[in-house]
Amino acid sequence: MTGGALDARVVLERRGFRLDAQLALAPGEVAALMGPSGAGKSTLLAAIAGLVHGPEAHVRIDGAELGGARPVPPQRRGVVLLGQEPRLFPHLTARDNIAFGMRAHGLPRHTARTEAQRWLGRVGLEGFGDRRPAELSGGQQQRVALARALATAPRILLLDEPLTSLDPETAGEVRALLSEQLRAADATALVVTHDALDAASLASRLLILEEGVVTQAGAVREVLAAPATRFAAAVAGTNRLLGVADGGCWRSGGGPHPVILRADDEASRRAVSRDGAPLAALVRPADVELETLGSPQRHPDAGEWEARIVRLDHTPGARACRPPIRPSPSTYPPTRWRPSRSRPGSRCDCGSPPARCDSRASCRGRAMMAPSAHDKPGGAPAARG
Ligand SMILES: Nc1ncnc2c1ncn2[C@@H]1O[C@H](COP(=O)(O)OP(=O)(O)OP(=O)(O)O)[C@@H](O)[C@H]1O
Repeated sequence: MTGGALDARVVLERRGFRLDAQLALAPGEVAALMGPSGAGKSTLLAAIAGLVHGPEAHVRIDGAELGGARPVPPQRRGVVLLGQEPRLFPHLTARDNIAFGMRAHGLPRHTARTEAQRWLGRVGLEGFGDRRPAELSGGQQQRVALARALATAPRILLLDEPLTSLDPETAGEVRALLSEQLRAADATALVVTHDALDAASLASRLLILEEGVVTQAGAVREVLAAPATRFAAAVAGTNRLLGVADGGCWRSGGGPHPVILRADDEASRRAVSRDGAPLAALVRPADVELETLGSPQRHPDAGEWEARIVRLDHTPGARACRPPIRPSPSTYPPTRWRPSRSRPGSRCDCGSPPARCDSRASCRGRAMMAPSAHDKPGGAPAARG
C-alpha cells in the first residue's frame, strides 16, 4: 500500500480563533506537526479528516477536492485519525477490533479475521487476539488501534499525539513500532506531537504551527538547526534572542547593558552587515561559557548567579558549562542564569557546588544570526548586569 498525496489549504474561524494553514505531503511522506497549545493543530487534523468544514477549508487528496463548499463525509475520505486514546470497541476482542475496520471496507469476515491476526503479529501482539481492551495495557491498546488504522490502508493517516498517554518506556516501544510500520506501509501521515524526539524519529519533515499559521516548514534537521521562532527554538533546545544588526555585530534590544554578539559564520556575517536589520541570534546552551567578573557579593536569592553577557564569540578550546543553561520561554531573555555548579569569585567552574552569592559573569559562545520575520515584536532580551 502507498498513501495518497495530500494538499490542504484550510481557512477556518472558530469562536475568534482563525486557522489559516497550508500543507502538502507527497505519497508516502511522514510529517510532524508541532505548535503551542491552542495553535490549531487538532483543528487542522479535524478539517483534513472532515470532522469540521467550511467553504475555505480545502483538502485535496490525490488531486480530488474533499473539502470546500461541498465536503465529502469523513468515512468516504480514506483518512484515518488516531488520537491520544485508542478508542477501541470495549465489547470486541483485539482481533475483532482490527477486523472491524477492514469489514467496514467490504472485506469478507474470514479474510478480515485472517488479516487481523497477521496485523496482531506485526504489532507484537500475536497471543493477545482474544483479549478485550480492558484486558490490555494502554500501550497494547494503542498498538491495536495502530493496527486497526493501518490495516484499512488509509490514503492519509493522521496521528494526534499518539504517544502522549503512554509512560516513557512504553512510548519508546510504540514510537519504534510506529516508525517501522509507517515505513513498511509507505503511509502518508501527519503526526501531531509535543516531542522533538517523535518528530526526529517518525518524520522527514517538520511543520511548526503557531496561532493558526505555519511559521516554519522544512526537513526536521533543518528546522531544528535553524529554528525561525522562539517556539521552534524551544523545541530545538536552543536560545533565540531578538536584536538588531549594529556595526557588524548583533545587539540586543537595549537596557543598561546591551548584549553584543559577534557573528560566527559567513552567513551570519552577511546578516549583520546591514545596520538596523532585525535579527535573531541563535545560541546553543552548550556553546556558552560563563566566567565570573569581580568579587562575589551576598545575594538574597541563595544559589543564584546574576550573569551578564558581555561577549559571545567562537572561542576554540573554550569549556562549555554543563549541565547546559536550560532554554525555556519562561527563563529567557536570559537576564538570570543559574549555572547549577559555579564557584563565586572565579572562572565559572562547572564542578563546584551552588553558590550563595551574586556575581557578574561574562559569557563566551557561538551565535548564529537569522532573520526574525515571525517573531513577535517586543520580545527582545532585556540585558541587565
Ligand atoms: N469545538 C470547538 N469549538 C470552538 N472552538 C474550538 C473548538 N475546538 C477548539 N477550539 C478553539 O480552537 C483553537 C485551536 O484549538 P486546537 O485544539 O486546534 O489547538 P491545538 O493546537 O490542537 O492545542 P493542544 O496542543 O492544546 O491540543 C483554540 O483557541 C480552541 O479554543
